[in-house]
Amino acid sequence: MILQSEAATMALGKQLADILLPGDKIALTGTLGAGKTTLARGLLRGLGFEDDVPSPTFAIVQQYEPPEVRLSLAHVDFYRIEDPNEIQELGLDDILMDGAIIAEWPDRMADSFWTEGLQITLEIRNDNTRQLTWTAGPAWKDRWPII
Ligand SMILES: Nc1ncnc2c1ncn2[C@@H]1O[C@H](COP(=O)(O)OP(=O)(O)OP(=O)(O)O)[C@@H](O)[C@H]1O
Repeated sequence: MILQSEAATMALGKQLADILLPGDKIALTGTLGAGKTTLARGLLRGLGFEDDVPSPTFAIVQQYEPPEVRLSLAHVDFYRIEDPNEIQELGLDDILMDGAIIAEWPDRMADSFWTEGLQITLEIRNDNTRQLTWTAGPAWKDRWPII
C-alpha cells in the first residue's frame, strides 16, 4: 500500500487503533525518517491520546495508560539496546497481559517474538511517498488489512 502523505500515515495509525486488542504486537521497520513514529502517533491519537507523542528513542519504552488511552500501549524503540539482557528488564510480557506494543527497530528482538504480530515495513519512495508492506500472524486474520 502507498501512503501519499504524513496525513495518510497518521490515518492508517488511527484505523489500526480501531482493531487493536490486548496482547497485540506491532513491529515497525524502516530507515530513519520512514514514518515509524508518525504511524505510532496516529495509533495513539486513535486510542484517544491527545497530547504530543515523543519519539521513544531516549526513554526506550514510553507507556500510555487509560484513561488517556482506551487500551494501554507501550511505544518502544529498541534502537539503543545493545545487550539482549536489557530487553528482559523492559517487562514487555507483563505489558502484553492487558495491553499492546508498537515497536521501532524490532530487529533487536528475536524473530520469534514477532511471528504472531503485525510486522510493518515502511520505505521512502523517490517521490517521497511511503510504501508499506506487511506480514501478519494468525491473530490478525480478519482484522488486517484494514484498507
Ligand atoms: N506517507 C508519508 N509521506 C510523506 N512524508 C511522510 C509520510 N509519513 C511520514 N512522513 C514524514 O516523514 C518524516 C519522518 O517521520 P517519522 O519521524 O515518523 O520517521 P521515523 O521513521 O520515526 O524516523 P526516525 O527513525 O528518525 O525516528 C516526518 O516529517 C513525517 O511528516
